[in-house]
Amino acid sequence: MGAVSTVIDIDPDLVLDLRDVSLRRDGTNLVGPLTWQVELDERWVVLGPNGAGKTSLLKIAAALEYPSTGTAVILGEQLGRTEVTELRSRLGLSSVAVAGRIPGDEVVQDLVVSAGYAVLGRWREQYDRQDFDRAADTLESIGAEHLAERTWGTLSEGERKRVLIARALMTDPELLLLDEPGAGLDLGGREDLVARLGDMAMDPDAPATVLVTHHVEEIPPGFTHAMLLSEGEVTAMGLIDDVITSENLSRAFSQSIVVDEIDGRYFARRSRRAGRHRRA
Ligand SMILES: Nc1ncnc2c1ncn2[C@@H]1O[C@H](COP(=O)(O)OP(=O)(O)OP(=O)(O)O)[C@@H](O)[C@H]1O
Repeated sequence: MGAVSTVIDIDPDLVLDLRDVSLRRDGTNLVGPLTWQVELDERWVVLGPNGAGKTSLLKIAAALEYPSTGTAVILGEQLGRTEVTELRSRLGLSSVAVAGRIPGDEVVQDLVVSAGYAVLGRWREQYDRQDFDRAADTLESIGAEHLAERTWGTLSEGERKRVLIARALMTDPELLLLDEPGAGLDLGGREDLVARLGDMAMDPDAPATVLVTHHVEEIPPGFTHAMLLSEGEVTAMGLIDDVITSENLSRAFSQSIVVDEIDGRYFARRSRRAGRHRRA
């Protein structure tokens, strides 16, 4: 457990308030130190190359890791000074780490309904009709209602991603954390997911959202803010149009990248003119 220290002022408008936060392992900073604040109505994308520290940052935001330095306030609760189990129940997390622990014979509707109890496997708890109705609603909201009776082991990659998002939404979270929800999807699956996440982004009742990705094409329309990470450090952060630019992406990915914006979506490619981009 990291050095969690001073009591700080809590701002009720912030779902995430990270100050000088870092995660260190074996004497190396995996991410940070960085300062990052997310407001209630914001939808953030965290983008960066492999190994940039995106998942490490998300682990702190999901209250799965304590920061090694700095202070982390999540939904008004300061890590190290709060009961994390209760805090985690207020967060919705969809990640490969969750997927890896799901047994192949788990039935989808049971997997979703059990999210309220933060367990995998319906048999451990009792649920009522309302729980299953809510599970059906969350599956429907992400276009996966037809999968309710299927077992996890029989689902395609794209179907699994949707079911995991439905599970993350089941508890009506105040903060939704999506770690690479588009990874492994084919073009149709990605476009469908992006459209559905775009609809959620536009919904004022939807929770504050942080989406981690490698690809600008996976940023849903309606996302408001972005952070670029490279080698554990923030290279750009702020309003999405100011951050997702050719210059900033070139710096973050150490290549000459050209990015276009079309109808609220971003598309990136390597510039034909230049070779490797020189970092400042
Ligand atoms: N427990 C650990 N101990 C040591 N190093 C680690 C540990 N976990 C992650 N790392 C390293 O920290 C760096 C950041 O990892 P992280 O998974 O946060 O990056 P990422 O941006 O999510 O990467 P990717 O896009 O490849 O998933 C990587 O170099 C990784 O090898």
